[in-house]
Amino acid sequence: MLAEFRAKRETERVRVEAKYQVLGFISSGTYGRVYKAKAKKTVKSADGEEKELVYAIKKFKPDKEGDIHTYTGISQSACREISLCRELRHQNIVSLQEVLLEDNSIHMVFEFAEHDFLVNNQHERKPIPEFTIKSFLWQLLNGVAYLHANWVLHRDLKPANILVTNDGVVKIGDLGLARIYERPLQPLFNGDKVVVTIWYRAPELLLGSRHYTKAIDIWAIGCIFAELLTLRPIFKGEEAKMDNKKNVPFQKNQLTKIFEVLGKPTKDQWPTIDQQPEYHNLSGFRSSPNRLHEFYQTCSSKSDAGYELLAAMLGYDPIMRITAEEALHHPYFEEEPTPSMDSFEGQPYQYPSRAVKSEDNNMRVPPTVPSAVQGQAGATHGGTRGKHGHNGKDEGRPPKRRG
Ligand SMILES: Nc1ncnc2c1ncn2[C@@H]1O[C@H](COP(=O)(O)OP(=O)(O)OP(=O)(O)O)[C@@H](O)[C@H]1O
Repeated sequence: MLAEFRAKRETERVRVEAKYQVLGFISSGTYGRVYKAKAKKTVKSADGEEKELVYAIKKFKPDKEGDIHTYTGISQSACREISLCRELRHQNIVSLQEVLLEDNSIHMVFEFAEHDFLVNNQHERKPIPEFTIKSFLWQLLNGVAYLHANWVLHRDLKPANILVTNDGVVKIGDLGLARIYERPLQPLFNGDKVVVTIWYRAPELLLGSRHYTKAIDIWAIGCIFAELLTLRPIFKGEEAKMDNKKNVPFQKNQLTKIFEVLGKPTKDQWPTIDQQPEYHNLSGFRSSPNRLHEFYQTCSSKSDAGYELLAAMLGYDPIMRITAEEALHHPYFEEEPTPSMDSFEGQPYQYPSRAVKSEDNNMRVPPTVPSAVQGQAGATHGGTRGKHGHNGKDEGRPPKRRG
């Protein structure tokens, strides 16, 4: 009886490939693989033309036991991402079209975004126009202000997770680590070792803070802003790995990279620094001056207001760090060129498009090229804005966060 019922449900269920034609493979992430696909049904645009709708389908990995795939439920990350994506609606948050279950795998169907902020691995490090950077930053802050107003922390903001559509609209993606928090602040550390890719990790987390706040997302945005201005990660440290006893290591190298630019933090800058669990480890560092201004001279922007905003986002004390809402009203955004919802508007600059491996268009078969080099091979479905895909060099991507 149950078998019959199951078989009936199986035939009633919409098959992914009945609705979507996979155009190619985009990327493997921690939780699964992402494909570019188009809906088999076209829609009519206002002027009566047939329009194709393009999507990104994220196929979550099924749980694995040895070589046998077993279905033991939906992973916590998939659950979080689905529930948050369904409730959050904002122009700067990637929108979820639908969720399909097939072959014991969740398939999340998102609107497709042709670009992302991952620009540090471009061949030609051609500066991005200030108008585009400012529009990117404003829209990113706009999306994060919405998340924060709804008591959601993103917790994994990094260039690869910030998507941009062909129309220059920023879409914050990968809400798999996002988490709703409440007042009073809950410790978000226990059982949740995974917290923000190291290059974008805030100093309070590096110093062992267990309570974390919206300020962590703002630090990451500061790092991303600096990266857009120089096309290089500002604090490119190496993550110390956990030992066999699962002791959380002190992230000395990452803090060294931060102190080289911002100087060793003082009690004046961060009055409660001595309450950080790893504070004692700071005695091993010599005091050093703040060189952010010198760093800013090497950036593509010459705006003083831009420097002030960057400094406010990279403030050591999380309590004093600027909020997303305050940052949106910063004088930098009132100065010419003012930001727009189309970050590419009137720009001759060809922003790089993401690479899509069109020969890997079977979602049931893993792609042929390891994920580290995936961007180098295959045809690119370039948009009208960009002709070249990311070169996919591993150097531009930070080490993967721990799952
Ligand atoms: N809507 C989209 N449109 C186009 N590409 C997308 C979209 N969503 C995700 N991607 C691409 O797929 C990659 C992986 O997606 P995502 O970050 O959601 O997965 P993940 O498993 O959490 O990956 P990671 O471990 O790298 O964070 C992204 O970095 C991006 O390049």
